[in-house]
Amino acid sequence: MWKTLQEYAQKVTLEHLRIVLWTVLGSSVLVSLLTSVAMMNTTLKKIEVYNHRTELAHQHELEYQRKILLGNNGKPSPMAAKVSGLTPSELRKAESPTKSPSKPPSSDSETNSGGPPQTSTSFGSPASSSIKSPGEKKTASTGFSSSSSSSFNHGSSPPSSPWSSVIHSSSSPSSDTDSTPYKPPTGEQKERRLPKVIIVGVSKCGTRALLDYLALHPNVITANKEINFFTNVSMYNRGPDVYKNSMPLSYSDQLTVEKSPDYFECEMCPERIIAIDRNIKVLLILCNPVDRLVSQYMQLKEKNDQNGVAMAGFEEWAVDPMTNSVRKTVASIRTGMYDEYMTNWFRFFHQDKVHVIDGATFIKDPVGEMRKVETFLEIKHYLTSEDIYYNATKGFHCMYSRILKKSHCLGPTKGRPHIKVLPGVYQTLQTFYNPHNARLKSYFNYQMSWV
Ligand SMILES: Nc1ncnc2c1ncn2[C@@H]1O[C@H](COP(=O)(O)OS(=O)(=O)O)[C@@H](OP(=O)(O)O)[C@H]1O
Repeated sequence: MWKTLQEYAQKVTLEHLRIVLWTVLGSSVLVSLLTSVAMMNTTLKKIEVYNHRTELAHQHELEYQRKILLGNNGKPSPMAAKVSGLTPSELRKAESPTKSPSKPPSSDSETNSGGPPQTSTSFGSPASSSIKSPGEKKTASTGFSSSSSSSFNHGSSPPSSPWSSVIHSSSSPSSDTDSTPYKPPTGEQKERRLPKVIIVGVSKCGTRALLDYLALHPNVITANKEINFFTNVSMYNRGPDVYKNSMPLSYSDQLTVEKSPDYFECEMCPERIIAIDRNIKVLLILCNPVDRLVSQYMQLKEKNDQNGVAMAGFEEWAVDPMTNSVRKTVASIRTGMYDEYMTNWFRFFHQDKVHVIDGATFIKDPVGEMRKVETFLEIKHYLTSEDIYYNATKGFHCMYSRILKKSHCLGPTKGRPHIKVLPGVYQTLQTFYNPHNARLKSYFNYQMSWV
């Protein structure tokens, strides 16, 4: 009996063990199966998300390439293939999904009441001031007034100028110069129009001279003040009519031009500008960023001196003497990193809508550079050395208005004497800007004389 019981207990234990073993085995198989299924699910989900992201990234990339590489006319630019490495068919592919319809013709209205011959709005009124940043003065006198500016006589001889040879190199008007006096379109009245051209920067590189030279052209009307519509949030939010109403009166065959150099560094500006007019043209003048920085420093220093505020010397202001590193946090220093801002502009503007001027060449040969600007703006070749002539007293070119028969130089805040920067600090700054300068050529194909 005892033996039978023992045998039974053994059997039960063995059986029990077998069941337990099978259960454990079965459960682990089940658990691993479930884990595998769960893992597969996660992997599938990850693949799905990745695919979605890749697709989005691809779409974004295509859109980006379309914006940077294709103009408003949708044609691939010569730069396009170079920068993108895309084949022509890929470029067309990039173009197709979001190509927008072309803008209807300008709605410039013409009325029948006649009007006086046009003179530039830059004439006769001094430019107003606009504050760029704390402590920084931004004034310009562009008036053809009876003040000191008109005391520069047209035709002052430039015997001592090192630039004499260059200055007169473009003085003889070429055969395609059309100097016929301006006649407004018959029966038309002047009205305010949105700008067709904006000088977007760079500050301290000659933007005022560029605007005022343009104002000498009969087919150009300039807004004398820096409007800053696209950087002024409250103004911008009130809509384009506010912008238009800030513009001077013009005839329909005249281009309205405004200059606001603060646009250059404003991230939202390119997009905002083309949202107002996708055919708008942009002028950008670039100069050696170190020289630009010195010019900006001179302006700041003058302002601070006037307010009795002491300012560090240029060297210390620009470069940390302890580490010999350039003070990248100074906004004026970042302004000279042109390539970074230009990348943003070319996300929205095709290169054929942007004309870049070499600031150094512009100082030496403004007539030659203005001729290129006229070509870019598709206005007649009008400006000659009669309109823009070198003035030895000023040390810069001045202007003669054929209409007003008056001469005018930019005011004392333009063409200030510069301090002599310590060569080591100048070199440190130059080295800092070198890679940025090099990208002007390698990214955008602009060869500047100062690079
Ligand atoms: N014709 C003429 N007259 C005077 N100055 C001339 C001229 N052409 C170019 N420049 C250069 O323009 C520099 C001022 O640049 P901006 O007009 O862009 O300055 S601002 O941003 O509007 O304050 C100015 O810089 P500074 O010399 O430091 O004053 C000049 O280098």
